[in-house]
Amino acid sequence: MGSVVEEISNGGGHSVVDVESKAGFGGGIVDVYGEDCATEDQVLTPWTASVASGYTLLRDPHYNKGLAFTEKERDAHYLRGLLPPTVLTQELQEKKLMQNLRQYEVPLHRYIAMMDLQERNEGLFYKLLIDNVEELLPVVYTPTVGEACQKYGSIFRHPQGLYISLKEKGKILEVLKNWPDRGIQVIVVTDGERILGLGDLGCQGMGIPVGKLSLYTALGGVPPSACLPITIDVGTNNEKLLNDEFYIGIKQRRATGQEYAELLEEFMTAVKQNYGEKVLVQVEVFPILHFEDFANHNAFELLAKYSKTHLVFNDDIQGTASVVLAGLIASLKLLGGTLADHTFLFLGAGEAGTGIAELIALEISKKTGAPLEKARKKIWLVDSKGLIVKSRLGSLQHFKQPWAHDHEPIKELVDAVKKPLILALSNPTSQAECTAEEAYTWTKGRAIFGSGSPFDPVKYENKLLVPGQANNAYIFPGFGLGLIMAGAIRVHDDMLLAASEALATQVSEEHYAKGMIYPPFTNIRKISANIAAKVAAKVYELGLASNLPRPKDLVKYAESCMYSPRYRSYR
Ligand SMILES: O=C([O-])CC(=O)C(=O)O
Ligand SMILES: [Mg+2]
Repeated sequence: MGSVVEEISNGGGHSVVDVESKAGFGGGIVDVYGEDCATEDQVLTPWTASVASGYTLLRDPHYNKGLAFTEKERDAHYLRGLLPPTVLTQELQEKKLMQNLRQYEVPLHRYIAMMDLQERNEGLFYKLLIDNVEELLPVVYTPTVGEACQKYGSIFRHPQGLYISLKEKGKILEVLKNWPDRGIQVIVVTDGERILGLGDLGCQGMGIPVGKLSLYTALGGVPPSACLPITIDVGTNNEKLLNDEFYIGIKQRRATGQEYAELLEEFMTAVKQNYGEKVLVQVEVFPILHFEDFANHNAFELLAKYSKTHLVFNDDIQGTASVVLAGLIASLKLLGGTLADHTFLFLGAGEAGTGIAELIALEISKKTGAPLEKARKKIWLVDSKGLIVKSRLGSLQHFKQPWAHDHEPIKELVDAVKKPLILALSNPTSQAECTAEEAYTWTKGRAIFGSGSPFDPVKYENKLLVPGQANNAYIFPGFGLGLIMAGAIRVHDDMLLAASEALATQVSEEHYAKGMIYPPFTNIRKISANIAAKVAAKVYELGLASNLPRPKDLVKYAESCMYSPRYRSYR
């Protein structure tokens, strides 16, 4: 990539992308419908665009405002009589919906109500989510989204996202062209094999890309029309689903090996063909391909393979690593010392465990100048067969091998546990390694605790201890915004380090006093703007940016790019 990168970073003079007016937001893709590049053998979808009015306007979630259409708009857009006479403000609509939501006692009912709102009135859905983020995150995201995926078939109402199954083999490019929005900036894709800590949910994993993308918009400000959720359905090995009459996916056991690899390859190629945009002779930009909840045996391989040719990001490996590293950097204020002074022990050596370990080692190596190999020695991993040590090397999967150290005295590990920073990261709440209360009780209130799904504050001996939510949601929305702002052409680990450091600096003295190592989600849009700015700065520094010239104030620029859910006036 070297020479290409050089050309972009040093070529400010002959840049073809005007960052202030375009920056990847709101257009800029010239051949919107792919007509220019369509050839005899390449099919094209005959799209038409027309002005929505009347009944159609009310049924279009992107433009619908429900009772908030003004008198003037009702006249101009043939809405008279289609709505009851009252006109409500968006604020009043929000108040009403929050009251309704709070009446549902079953979390899944809240989830369904939120999904219905998203399908009915997108602006209002995002207004609710942004203004009530702490309350609604557990509804549209972990833990409730886990249950929603388990029951996705029976609660299915409106199709969301794009389904690419083995039936579409050979036709994936055509399927991509069926999606109505053209200016896609982020694709979240899953194959449903490892949904949170719940295992193989096959095609019903769709709830995850849908949920993650709603956070890209609400937390990171990426416009909803730039987001595309995709589920790749290669079957499922979940017997319960295979025998479920309401299962929405193809009823066969998972395709593996060459059949799987070929479908993925076709998909990755089609994404480039459909969304690739040449910005310089040798440089092509395309959407972020965010991989989510693939099983270990595919996740590492896909990331390694496609990170050379696509803008790929694996949230379970890289996003988790970045959010945990941020928590560790912040916790040094409470624990003392530098990262290199500590020994780390992780229970679990899958995508999260090894991803985190690698990023910590990288940060230690950068900060101390020690070789990566040496930095890795500070980190120990435990998998289902026990501590990962040299003597097990022959039977270890390749992604665990860098962590097979000579077995050192057990005492050191115990030391590591004595200063208890406890991160119970598995999702949803039912899969957490321990609860906040257990962590505080076992350690007599000394633990600094963080978890993947949220826990309520705990009162321990008259002190209110606030558990942190060590969830990727702190990182991926801002990280994605940063990549988009800069028009990044590849993801680099240094961008993850930049995101971790940016998040850690958002923890204030007031938070530390409560034992918090993550800032509250209430300020997440400001936090995301800061993360985006630091990530974008790194993209420019590494010469991996295609949006040139670089805006001067990246935080301001990030804020100015962010989607706002307020209603627009229609003429
Ligand atoms: O979705 C979440 O809350 C975090 C995550 O990526 C996972 O647990 O797989
Ligand atoms: Mg995940």
